Amino acid sequence: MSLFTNSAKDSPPSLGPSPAVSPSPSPSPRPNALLTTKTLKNTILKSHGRPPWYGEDGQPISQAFVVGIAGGSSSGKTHVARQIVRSLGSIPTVIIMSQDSFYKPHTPEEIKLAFASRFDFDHPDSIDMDLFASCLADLKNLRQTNIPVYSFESHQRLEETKYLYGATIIITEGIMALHDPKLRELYDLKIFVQCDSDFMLARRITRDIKERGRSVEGILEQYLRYVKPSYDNFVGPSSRYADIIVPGKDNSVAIELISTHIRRQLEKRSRHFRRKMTVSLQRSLSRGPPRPLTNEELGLTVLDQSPQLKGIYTVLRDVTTTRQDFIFFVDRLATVLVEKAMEMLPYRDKTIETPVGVKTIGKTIDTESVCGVTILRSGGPLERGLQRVINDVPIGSLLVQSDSKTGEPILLHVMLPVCIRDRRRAENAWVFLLDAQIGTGASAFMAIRILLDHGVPPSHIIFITFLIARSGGIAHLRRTFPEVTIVTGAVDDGLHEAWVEEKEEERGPDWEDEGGRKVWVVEPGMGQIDKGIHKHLLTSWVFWDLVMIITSSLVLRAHATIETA
Ligand SMILES: Nc1ncnc2c1ncn2[C@@H]1O[C@H](COP(=O)(O)OP(=O)(O)O)[C@@H](O)[C@H]1O
Ligand SMILES: O=c1ccn([C@@H]2O[C@H](COP(=O)(O)O)[C@@H](O)[C@H]2O)c(=O)[nH]1
Repeated sequence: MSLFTNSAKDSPPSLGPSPAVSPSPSPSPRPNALLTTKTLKNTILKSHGRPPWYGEDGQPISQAFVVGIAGGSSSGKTHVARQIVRSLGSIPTVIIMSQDSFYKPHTPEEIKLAFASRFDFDHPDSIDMDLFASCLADLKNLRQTNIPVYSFESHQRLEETKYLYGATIIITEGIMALHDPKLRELYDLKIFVQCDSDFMLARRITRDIKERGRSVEGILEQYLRYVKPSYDNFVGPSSRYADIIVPGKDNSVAIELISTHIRRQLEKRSRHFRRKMTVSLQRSLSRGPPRPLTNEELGLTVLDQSPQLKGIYTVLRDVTTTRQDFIFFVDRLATVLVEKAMEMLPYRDKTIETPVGVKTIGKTIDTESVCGVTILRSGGPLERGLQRVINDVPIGSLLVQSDSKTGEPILLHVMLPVCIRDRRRAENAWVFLLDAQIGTGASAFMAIRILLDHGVPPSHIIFITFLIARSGGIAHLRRTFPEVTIVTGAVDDGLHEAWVEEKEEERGPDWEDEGGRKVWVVEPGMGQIDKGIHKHLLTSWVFWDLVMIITSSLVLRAHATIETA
């Protein structure tokens, strides 16, 4: 449904042969129109890209910031959550998660009682607190999670789940959000929305008639029998755990204070990251290693340097190569690299019978699932190579871009194949991670970390790339993730920072007035370089990546606008 959320029932990303049909970040179709209102309420996501939340050792340096909002039914919890997001302005990704999603599954008898307003949804036992706490703990600890989807119209938990990943801030709201100690332990900030009971009842009547298909009689019966007693016994008393009490109306001052507090906390964390990682990476790159490390020392799997392979690279490095030849040879090389990477998969014996009736023992891939993840913008040709070698392979994508001011890699888009969106499946999957080259290693670092967050074992990650800069971030990458296999066709010695001179009409959004755009250039490098721009890359597969970026930024912009449910 958004950059970082998807129903686990989504169809796998498109497997078509051309990048024109690459996995799209567009919203997945909603399986049930009745869900729309609640889905929008439960999970609102706002994103301006996510900075890394791990240090140079590859380990997380901070957790997501978690806010818990409790209060009576219709006190304005959701409203407060949304206003906080609005007031935060330009901040990294936020997930709003509603406790409503965690109502326990109901038996047919319980559903009958619910339709007769005779079921107690307001007792703490009606909510699956353990599941709620474990999903919240996953998100807080920067792992993905799959939350249940609940339908108020049918009073039932649905079969599907919603995939969530990547939030820097999680705001969770619900009548019992402060009741359970397991939940309270996870919050960095606890809020209680205090509202006059007449207001709450009036709002509830309006909402339940409009959005939940109820009658006034039913609403009042449920209110007097369950909602009011529960407020008096459980919800109201939980206000003593709150750090801040927010009024249920005219609360803009309180919301401004809360968002200022959250912004300060986030600033502290981001300074922490810059000090720990970006600076040291840049410093070590500018100094370079004491002596160039060999391919063996770097633990790389490099294609056999046959005259044929060298011939392919010669064409790709030659400034006079035509666009058509470049695309042809890059496609050819992608296939060779993927074939090499296929040797890293586990295989087991398989007995078959030949057409002449003879039994023989062969080999077959021995794993539950294999998929690819392309690092946009330039993993495209490798994606085609993978599709040529494994029929129907699911392929996802990540968009990582360097922040032009801080140098930090920023995660802008995540669309992972279904087989790694669920932790249990991810633990048994093998993933081909695809990117054209490893220079500073910042994108590779972030992409590997994302796969680890999802539970993919490092030994099941096979990074495939055309080119590696020996003096770049590769040594650091290998030290940090020694179990990840890296397959390449060439290792070049040079890596330096350069300014790209662009014509006025070519200037992108990250253009800096004082002197252009900074890029890292591998030398001798691959692809024709025309005034600092990889001409072929820009004119061939990157076209499709640009389509992805534009689509992603549209989705980003859509999420910068708070959805109204
Ligand atoms: N501060 C507020 N000012 C105006 N309307 C509000 C305010 N807070 C809530 N509402 C309205 O009250 C209704 C219930 O609010 P909601 O946030 O959905 O309650 P809850 O999540 O606590 O059940 C909604 O229609 C919402 O627009
Ligand atoms: O199937 C259900 C589940 C819950 N309820 C009522 O919902 C409110 C909690 O939701 P808010 O958005 O916080 O108001 C709770 O008071 C339950 O009574 C329901 O009616 N049917």
